[in-house]
Formats: sequence, structure tokens, C-alpha cells
Amino acid sequence: MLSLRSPLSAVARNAVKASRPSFARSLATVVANHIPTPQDPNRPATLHLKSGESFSGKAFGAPISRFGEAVFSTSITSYTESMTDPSYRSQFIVFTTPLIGNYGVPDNSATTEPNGPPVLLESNGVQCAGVVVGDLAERYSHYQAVESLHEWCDRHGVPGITGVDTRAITTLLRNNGSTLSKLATGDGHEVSPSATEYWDPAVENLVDQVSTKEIYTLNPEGDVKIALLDFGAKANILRSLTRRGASVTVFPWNYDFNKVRDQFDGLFLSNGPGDPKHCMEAALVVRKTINEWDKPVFGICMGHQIIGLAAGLDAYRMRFGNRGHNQPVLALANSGSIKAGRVYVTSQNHQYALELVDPFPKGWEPFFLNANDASVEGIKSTEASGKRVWGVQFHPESAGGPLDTIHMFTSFVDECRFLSKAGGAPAVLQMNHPEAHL
Ligand SMILES: NC(=O)CC[C@H](N)C(=O)O
Repeated sequence: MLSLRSPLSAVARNAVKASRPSFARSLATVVANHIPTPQDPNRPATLHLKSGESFSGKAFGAPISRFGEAVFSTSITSYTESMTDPSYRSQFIVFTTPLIGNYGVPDNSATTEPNGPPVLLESNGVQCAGVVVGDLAERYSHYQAVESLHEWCDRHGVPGITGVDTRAITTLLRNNGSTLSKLATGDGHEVSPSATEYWDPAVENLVDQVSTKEIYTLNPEGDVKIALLDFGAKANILRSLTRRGASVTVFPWNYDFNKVRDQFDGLFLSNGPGDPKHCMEAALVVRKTINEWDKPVFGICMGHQIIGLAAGLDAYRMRFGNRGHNQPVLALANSGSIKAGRVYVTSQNHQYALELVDPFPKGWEPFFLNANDASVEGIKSTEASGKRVWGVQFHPESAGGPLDTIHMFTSFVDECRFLSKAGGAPAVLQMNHPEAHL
């Protein structure tokens, strides 16, 4: 640990003497950020899997025990965004990247977007049940960091375990599938729970826990009015709409949108946690909307699954799902900026997928397939249907991850805008605004 007598602090003191306060301030920040996180290195923890294996390591974050579902993510970066994504609710994220925490955690209220959601990350809290990392970085460094991963987890009541073999855990999760687990700290942490003690989050309607209870509008002056059904929306979905000039009114997941649809130019269905079949009520609302309304509808992840259920497709639980920022998807149809035959690299976080059936329901076609496992990555309404509905299983808005498909937001907002002004079908889809690439 750096002490006040360390050479770096001596430099900082000299800088103050030399009347260079701003230099001294930034140097002091660098010094502060390199002080190891105060944490008891001997606090043990154990991750128990319902399949029978236990992994012991060191605890960090909140000194509590929790049940949840262990899932693995291959993302190399953006642990802060993943952990605040409401779709990770009730899950233990096992990061396959060994070193996690090295750039700390920023101040979540330090957003610079006046018209966007009031958070820098993906929601206002840590949503996952806990984190499992190979090697927790006790020192961190980033110009926006204000605390360590350990401190952040502790503050939000989220336990973590480090010093475990995340390769071995991931191999088990790949072979056996996402597995019910207990992350245990404190007395008796090493005692495996009995099979009946494990809590299964799949039985709960997690969407109801994370969806907004109040209706609110972001960027009310926006020239195009988009309604969003909130299944647990990531903030970057809201940002990606408001940055393109849209006003976004956010409704609870089970709101009867058909009562108010005439006030809007488009409908967006967000991501969200858990089994989409808990949200059949929303699928029925969306089915009515699609049957009776010709304005654009766009859904991401859970939103895409809801569109699929509304279209008459079934959804199933995958073995280990897809979570990471390196998932390749093959486009099967042209639409807006998307070209059939191209592979796009995408950000994903899902456990469920729509069934691939042949033929697809009338009026619908597959839009994307996963190039690794051939699961359905997108569906769309056919040209002949006269509808404008798109659903994608991946996250075009990323945060984190690649921005290969971010233009889908531009296409959607432009389509809503075009229809709102012209009052009819567009001759050519408006897309590729050069300024709208983020
Ligand atoms: N990110 C999401 O919206 C995930 C959707 C759904 N909860 C799933 O796991 O498949």
C-alpha cells in the first residue's frame, strides 16, 4: 500500500508547493485510486452448484449469502454495465475473463445527457445476485472511477467470490447448463445446501420486480413520440432513442398500450429478466397492437421474445444461453441498414430463445440466426404483411459490446418519424444518419 511517505506522495506535495493545484489534484486522484481496496483477505466464501460441485475462494462485496442461478459471460469488459442490466436479476455472473475490477466503478449519477435517463450505467442499482471472478483487481485505475468493485458490491448488498477456477465452473455450466447455486460467506459457508434448499428464480415473474411502476416521459420535446413497454429496460436503450431525437414514454410492462396507442408514432419493447412466458399478458396486448396498428414496433431480447409469442411462435429455455459481446449473427433478410448474408458481431444476455419452425407463422420471417448455435436471433414482419415489426435477440445498443447493428435504432426512429409526418408508408426507409452512430 502507498503510504504518505511513498515517493509518489512526495511528488504530490512538491507539486502543491510549486503552486500547481490542478496537477496536484489529479496526481492525488491517481495515488488514491492505487491504494488497495480495504478488504479482509482472509474472509472465505464458497460457490455451491446444485449439480453437486463446490468452489471455495475469497469473499468480497457484501458479507452475505445468497441463492441464485449461475450463468457465464464471455464479455471481456463492461462488468459495470452487465451488473446493472436488469436482465441479470437473480443471477450470479461468472466472468470468463480472469481479471475483473481493474478499472473500478464510476459515479452512476454522473451522466452528461440532460434528455436521457438519470444514470451513467444501465440502471440505478446492481441487479445481479452476485459475481464470480477468477482474480479480483484490488487496485483500480480509470479517470471516472470513484470506488472499487468490492466497495460498490458491498454498498449494494451484493456478494462476490474471487480466487476460484472460473474455467472449471464455466465448463460445468456449458455441460450442465445454467445451474441453481448458492454463493455462501460467513460461518458454515462450506456446507452444501440440500437439493430442496436451492431457490429457482425461473418460477418468479422477475419482470414485475424491475419494471417501472409509474409512467414517465424522457425528452418530452422530441419530435417523434415513442412508447416503451418496460420489462426491465437497460438505460442505453432509452439513451439510444432519446439521442435520435425521440420522446420516450415508459410504461409498466403490463400496461394496455392499445388504450393510448393513437398518441404514439411507434412502440418499443425492452429487454427484461426471466422466462418470457411470465409475460403472456403483454404478448396478448402486443398481438392486438400488431393486428390493428400499422406503426413501427421494435423489440430487443425479452421484447423480441414477446413479439415472437404474439406472432404465435414458442419460446424455450436454452442450455446455457448466450452472454457476452462476441456473438456472431447471420442476417437472412435486408432491412434498413441490415444486409442479408452479412454476419454482425453482437452483445447478448439471454437464456431463452424463440423456436425455429418451418414454415414461420404467416406474415413473419426469420431475420437473423446465431452463427454459433443456429438459434433464432431476430424475426420481422414480411414485406407482404404491410406491417413494420422487428425483433432482435441481441442488443444493438450494446453497452458494452460492439456497435455493428446500432443503426437499427436509427432506422426505427426514422421510420416512426417518417410515418408520423407523411401519414403513409415510406417509399424508401430513412436510415444511416451519419451523426447517429452511438
Ligand atoms: N436480456 C433479455 O431481455 C433476456 C430475455 C430473457 N429474460 C432471457 O433470458 O432470454
